[in-house]
Amino acid sequence: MPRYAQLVLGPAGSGKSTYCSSMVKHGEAIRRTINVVNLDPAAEHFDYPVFADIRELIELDDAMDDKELHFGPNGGLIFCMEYFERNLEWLQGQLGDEEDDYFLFDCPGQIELYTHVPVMRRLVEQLQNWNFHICGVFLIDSQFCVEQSKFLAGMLTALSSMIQLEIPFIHVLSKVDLLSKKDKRKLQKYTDPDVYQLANEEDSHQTNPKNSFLSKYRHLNKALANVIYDYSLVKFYTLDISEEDSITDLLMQIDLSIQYGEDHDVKEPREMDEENENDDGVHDVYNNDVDND
Ligand SMILES: Nc1nc2c(ncn2[C@@H]2O[C@H](COP(=O)(O)OP(=O)(O)OP(=O)(O)O)[C@@H](O)[C@H]2O)c(=O)[nH]1
Ligand SMILES: [Mg+2]
Repeated sequence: MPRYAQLVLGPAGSGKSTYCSSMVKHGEAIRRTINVVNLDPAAEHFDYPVFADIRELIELDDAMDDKELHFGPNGGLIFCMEYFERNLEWLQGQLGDEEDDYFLFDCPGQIELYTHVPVMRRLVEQLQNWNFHICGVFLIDSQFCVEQSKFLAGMLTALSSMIQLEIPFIHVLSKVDLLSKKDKRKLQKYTDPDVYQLANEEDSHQTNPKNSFLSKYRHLNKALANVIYDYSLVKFYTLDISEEDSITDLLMQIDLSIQYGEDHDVKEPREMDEENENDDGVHDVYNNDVDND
């Protein structure tokens, strides 16, 4: 049986670590073990139990304090991740080899790690060699996406990671609990598959008629929206961590993308009844309701 992994990606502060912590808590509620691996050498605080921690291999301070290397925070991070890439057997030892295990990898936020440096791609290839089904979960802070041009810019960032990694991607607009009702309504159009409509909308901050670049930008936005629409490249899901249903729905989409649960035994109705009698009412929706049609 395979193992399963989510690479939790996204810009700095987009909510990756909070997402991991919410998924672990949700897993506890539905009696499902979800382990989190910290891959951020600069991380300092965790709200989730850390299954494995890159800082045991290398920490950002190791690179920045080195008298010969003289790295700043960004160069130091790249150095740490390249060191990690050369020592992936460390990760293999940490992950063990239990079938059916489910991991979240809480990744650093620096975008160059996904677009310029091959470390994440190498990680993906190695995880696939270790029999993992992997999906990228790309978070973007929904507060920055209420305006159309920012949403498109966020989408392009997500797209560049997707092109590099070549794995299924789920795109998530995070922190929806922080939005006003009006902004939540605005956001609905982005989760609608018809991104095309965005191309014809005016952006609220692009209203200066004297701005000679305006029409060029409009054309660019329109062209980008068309590409994304024509190739069905990106679909966004929203995440409101204060709503259990929102987490359930998102996890279900992710599980579908990595085929989690498909190899689980289909239980006979009598078996399920017996199990439910011994249980306090909470059950694993995927394990018990597997539909192998
Ligand atoms: N209200 C609310 N706050 C959130 C949510 N997600 C994250 N935050 C807050 O946003 C800030 C950044 O969240 P993190 O989870 O640390 O973000 P991150 O992407 O892991 O950040 P880096 O690891 O630094 O790239 C923290 O103050 C969180 O408490 C959310 O869904 N709702
Ligand atoms: Mg984090």
